[in-house]
Amino acid sequence: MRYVCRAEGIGKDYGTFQAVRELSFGLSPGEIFGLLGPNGSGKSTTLHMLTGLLAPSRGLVEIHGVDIRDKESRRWIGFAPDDLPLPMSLTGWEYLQFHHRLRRRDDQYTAAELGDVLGLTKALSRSISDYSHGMKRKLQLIVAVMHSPKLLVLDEPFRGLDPEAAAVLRELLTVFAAAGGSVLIATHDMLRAEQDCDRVLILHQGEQAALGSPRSLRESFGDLATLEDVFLHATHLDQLQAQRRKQLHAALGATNH
Ligand SMILES: Nc1ncnc2c1ncn2[C@@H]1O[C@H](COP(=O)(O)OP(=O)(O)OP(=O)(O)O)[C@@H](O)[C@H]1O
Repeated sequence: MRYVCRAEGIGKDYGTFQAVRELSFGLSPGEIFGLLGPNGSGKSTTLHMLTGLLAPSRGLVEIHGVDIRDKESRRWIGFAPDDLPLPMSLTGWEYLQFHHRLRRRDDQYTAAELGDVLGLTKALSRSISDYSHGMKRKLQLIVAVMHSPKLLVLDEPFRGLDPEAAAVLRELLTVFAAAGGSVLIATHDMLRAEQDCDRVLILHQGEQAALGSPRSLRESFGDLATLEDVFLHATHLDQLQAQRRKQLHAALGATNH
């Protein structure tokens, strides 16, 4: 089967530090895939390798069968990063126009439809400098999806969205995947990952700590109740939590008496 996105033994070194060691996985058409991990575990580094923004130190990435080093692969990718600075002097529409020109495509119709669905239509004619955090996220989402990519890569997509916008985003992801696209989401939101993702990869210090469907992982880690429990166990944070709880009891208990 042809994967929409395939990573084979990818890793990244920053100097002598191995930020990501050796990851191999593939995203099937229609799959929503979560990339989870504590702060500094290598999620952003992995996303940047998969989207061609960062060259891996080793291994291979293919998008829709095309090597990521071939710029042709980029047209299959839509990426909404967590922290991309937006040009504050442009209106939303001007920013979208900029991307139409960059891609040599005219996706105005899709952009307008998405703007409508996300409740951003009025704001698109206003300067981005007036946008709230959530409005900026919505604009980034339109840019990521309007050219009909095969792979949608989203870094913390639900952060800063109100409940209505979050529900629209979930619907968008479902429709995108049902049409045969693959979605890769990096997130700290365990509940969303458990509910929305077909499979998740949990990173710990740049290595794969677990890979599978939330349900299969709960079972394989000893019938744990939630994906968050699996996450804490796979990344050894449960031991740390127990130790911290003891320290807090010792510290606060001692001052309270
Ligand atoms: N440009 C860089 N130079 C050196 N080290 C880096 C660089 N970028 C990231 N790192 C290190 O690589 C490791 C992985 O970082 P990365 O940003 O990929 O983690 P993350 O899982 O996305 O973290 P977070 O959840 O905090 O966003 C960290 O130890 C980080 O300090």
